[in-house]
Amino acid sequence: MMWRNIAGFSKAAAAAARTHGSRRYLSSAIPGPCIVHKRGADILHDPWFNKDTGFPLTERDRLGLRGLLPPRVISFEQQYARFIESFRSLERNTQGQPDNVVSLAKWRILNRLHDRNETLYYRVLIDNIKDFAPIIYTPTVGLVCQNYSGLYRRPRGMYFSAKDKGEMMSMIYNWPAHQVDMIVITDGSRILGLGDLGVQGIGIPIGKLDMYVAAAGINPQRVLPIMLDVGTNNQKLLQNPLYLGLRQPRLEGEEYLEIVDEFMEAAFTRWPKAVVQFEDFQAKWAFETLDRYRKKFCMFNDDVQGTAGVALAGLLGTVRAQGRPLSDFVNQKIVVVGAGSAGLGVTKTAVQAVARMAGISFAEATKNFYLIDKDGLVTTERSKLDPAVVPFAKNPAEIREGASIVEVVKTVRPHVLLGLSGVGGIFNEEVLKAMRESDSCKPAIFAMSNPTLNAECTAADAFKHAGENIVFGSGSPFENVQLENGSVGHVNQANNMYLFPGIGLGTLLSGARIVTDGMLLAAAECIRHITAEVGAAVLRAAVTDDIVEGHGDVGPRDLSHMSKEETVDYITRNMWFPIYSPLVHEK
Ligand SMILES: NC(=O)c1ccc[n+]([C@@H]2O[C@H](COP(=O)([O-])OP(=O)(O)OC[C@H]3O[C@@H](n4cnc5c(N)ncnc54)[C@H](O)[C@@H]3O)[C@@H](O)[C@H]2O)c1
Ligand SMILES: O=C(O)C[C@H](O)C(=O)O
Ligand SMILES: [Mg+2]
Repeated sequence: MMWRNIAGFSKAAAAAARTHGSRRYLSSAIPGPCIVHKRGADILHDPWFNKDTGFPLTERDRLGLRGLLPPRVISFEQQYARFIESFRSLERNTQGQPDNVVSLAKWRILNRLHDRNETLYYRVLIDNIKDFAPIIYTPTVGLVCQNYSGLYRRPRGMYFSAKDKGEMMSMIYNWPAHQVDMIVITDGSRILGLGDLGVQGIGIPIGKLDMYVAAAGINPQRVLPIMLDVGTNNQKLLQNPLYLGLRQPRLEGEEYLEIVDEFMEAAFTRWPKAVVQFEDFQAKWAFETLDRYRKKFCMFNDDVQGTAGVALAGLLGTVRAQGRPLSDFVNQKIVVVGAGSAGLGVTKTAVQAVARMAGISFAEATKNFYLIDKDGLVTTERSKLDPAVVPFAKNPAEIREGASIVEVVKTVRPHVLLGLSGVGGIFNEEVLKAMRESDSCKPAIFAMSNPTLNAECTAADAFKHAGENIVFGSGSPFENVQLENGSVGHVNQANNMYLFPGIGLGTLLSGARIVTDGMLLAAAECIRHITAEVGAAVLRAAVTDDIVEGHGDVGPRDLSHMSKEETVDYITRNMWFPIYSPLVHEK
């Protein structure tokens, strides 16, 4: 099986190499010679260039490696097979141990490869993405962040702390890569549903960028995970002697914004064409920074905007699953539990879609939406209403202020119950049973909070209590459920990982100055296709919005004259693919 895979990849690589040979466009993904400015042992210690025992003898001579490695040359295929075998043997040896122990052991073995040989790492990741995504991404990445100070061995990415104020413009030049395309940044203040994890949140940008490389073919030498350490309010971390971040409370207000401003200026001064993804910022800063930077820099917030696209795609898919025309979306009653960065982003985008489809105003389109936060249903009666939720606040005459989830479900009989609350198990038996009375023939339950323990309900409970005919989606992966009627209850993964790689890729290759709503909408509308198609849709929307400046030697005119097929082709040919390139030394 694996060998078939490898053979398939070799063929794909050969085909890619042939295509790249005749390419008209960019240089970033050419699997031709790679210039390296190091020699000898320095190369072996650099995961970007290291091939371990895979260095051919001629290359060992050229790069001063002769004698630094055992004499036998091991092929890429053999290295690959050896890694997979050690992974499988780890699986066998940890059988019966607690899930957390097994997950962390799997993460460690992958992380060691990541730190040693990125080409091999990304190949095994791409080849086995279904098995490995839950380890390097959600849910295990959450566990990794919780234990990061203890797991830490080698640095990855860059750390900018409150103590670096005034230094960032020079610090950014410490990063060894001349070009950076994608940056994912967090301040660690809301890591998945796990709260404030301070500097330990760096695991999230690392995991997200792994998905960029694996799914969007971004060159791993051009990605940069960033931790903005402005302190933490997590008392347990502050008291932990091994905690690796600043031991001070989080900066607030202007002091906080000055740090983010300085980083953004520094990053875009060095890499004016980079795309910056904001990730896992607490809601107030997620919205504030999006507002502050979206017209000035090429950036987006994945939790607000990426999640909205994925959820919208899920909501539209639900209408299709009901066997109804898409236009019926405007009649769906949707209860959203969680009014934070993700819940509000989803609600706003879905309301916009209804307004567009029905040709009505935004305010009119909010009629079928019900927003619930930690204090229950949001109505106009609430004192101190957050301005961001005002448009969705219901009239208390319809349902009382602060009504519980079960009350709202029983009264509204919604078509969709969507959770982005971060509270595990909040869709309890009573709530799920109430969904049986939904007005839909196929009610949808989306438990989108991460990681697994924070999901609003499990897949098994959803099918058991809400009925076997539901549509189920979750942010973290669950196994499909064997139903009593003999069929299978399918689990759809509703996670922004299906969208952000395409948004970043299309934005990058269009050279767009900013990320527009049109580009985000285009991404949401073609989520069923592969990332290259998402990237192409985003790029074409950037052309429509007339904001492209081109990328490398492809100018804005070239981009605007490409047909849809040519755009997909252009995107595909610019996706990095992990094969060993001949290394050529240059001083
Ligand atoms: N699946 C995905 O792609 C995806 C994307 C983004 C966020 N998420 C998940 O969504 C969750 C929330 O993220 P966020 O950024 O919006 O967080 P947030 O802190 O900004 O918002 C959380 C919201 O949940 C509400 N809430 C808290 N307790 C509640 C309760 N008992 N009942 C009802 N509402 C309650 C809060 O009032 C707040 O409005 C996290 O678990 C995150 O992992 C998933
Ligand atoms: O990271 C994820 O798995 C999705 C999302 O960005 C989240 O914050 O939960
Ligand atoms: Mg996130």
